[in-house]
Amino acid sequence: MSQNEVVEPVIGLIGGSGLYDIDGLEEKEWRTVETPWGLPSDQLLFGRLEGVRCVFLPRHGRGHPIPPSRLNYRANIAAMKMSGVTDIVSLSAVGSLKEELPPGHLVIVDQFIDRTIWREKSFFDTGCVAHISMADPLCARIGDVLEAQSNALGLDVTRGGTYLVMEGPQFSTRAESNLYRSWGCSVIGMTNMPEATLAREAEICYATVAMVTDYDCWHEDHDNVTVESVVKTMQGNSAKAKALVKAVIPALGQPRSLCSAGCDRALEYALITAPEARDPALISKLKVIAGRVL
Ligand SMILES: CSC[C@H]1O[C@H](OP(=O)(O)O)[C@H](O)[C@@H]1O
Ligand SMILES: Nc1ncnc2[nH]cnc12
Repeated sequence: MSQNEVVEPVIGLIGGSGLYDIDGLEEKEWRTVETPWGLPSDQLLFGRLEGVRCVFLPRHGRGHPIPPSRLNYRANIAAMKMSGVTDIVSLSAVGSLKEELPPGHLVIVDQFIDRTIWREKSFFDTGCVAHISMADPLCARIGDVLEAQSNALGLDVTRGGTYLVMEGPQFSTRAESNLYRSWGCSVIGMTNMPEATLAREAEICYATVAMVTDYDCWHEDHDNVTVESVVKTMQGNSAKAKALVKAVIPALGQPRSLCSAGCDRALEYALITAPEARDPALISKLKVIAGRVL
């Protein structure tokens, strides 16, 4: 990879609860992509928006059959990588943990606290060990574009905030919700980890637009979160999310140099297993996501 390299971005969109399709794509085609880690949540929707190549994946599958703990996060990210995706925008429904982030508000997340316990969190394993940096887990370059486009559209948006990732599928107890508030978290959801970690391992830039749908269960003046309230708020907000996607894709899709945040070089110094100690079967799987450094 040279500093003068020109990247022709391919934009990946991962749609969460309430976002199972993307409007306005041209040359649309749903295609099955099989990965060394199995099948992703659904077929991927390939298309172009203002000439920019995009790939959309409904995170839970069309019709929402897959719960957060059963998502094949590795297959979802590997399918994006195998489709040439360079930049992912994750669109996620979240609960608010702060008074000043009401339903309808957008948060461009910049940190995670990962409380998930049941998920496969790495492409790497015995036979090829890698330790990437997650100090800044989201791509600030994409964050800048999301912030600028949200402001241009007049959306209520906050730049920065910590997303607490819980295992689910049950919503939090009130004690948990208050604990996460005391930690200073901004929003709560169930899906963005290990999605973000795996994108970083695959050297794909990744950023999240968290769409606030409820006040979880801590707010005395608001009802406790239910699926009904999440879906209702998302229906009211899907036009905003779609307008943002339409603005962000052409802005992100222009030819550019390497990522200024360095996400596309995340594996540069991450591998520790000596070549002679590597497992050939694992290496052959890893080629699709880490071929650049293997
Ligand atoms: C339907 S409410 C809970 C559900 O919504 C969020 O999903 P996503 O991040 O895919 O929008 C949350 O994380 C839960 O999976
Ligand atoms: N309150 C909440 N907790 C977890 N995930 C959510 N997704 C939307 N609202 C949520």
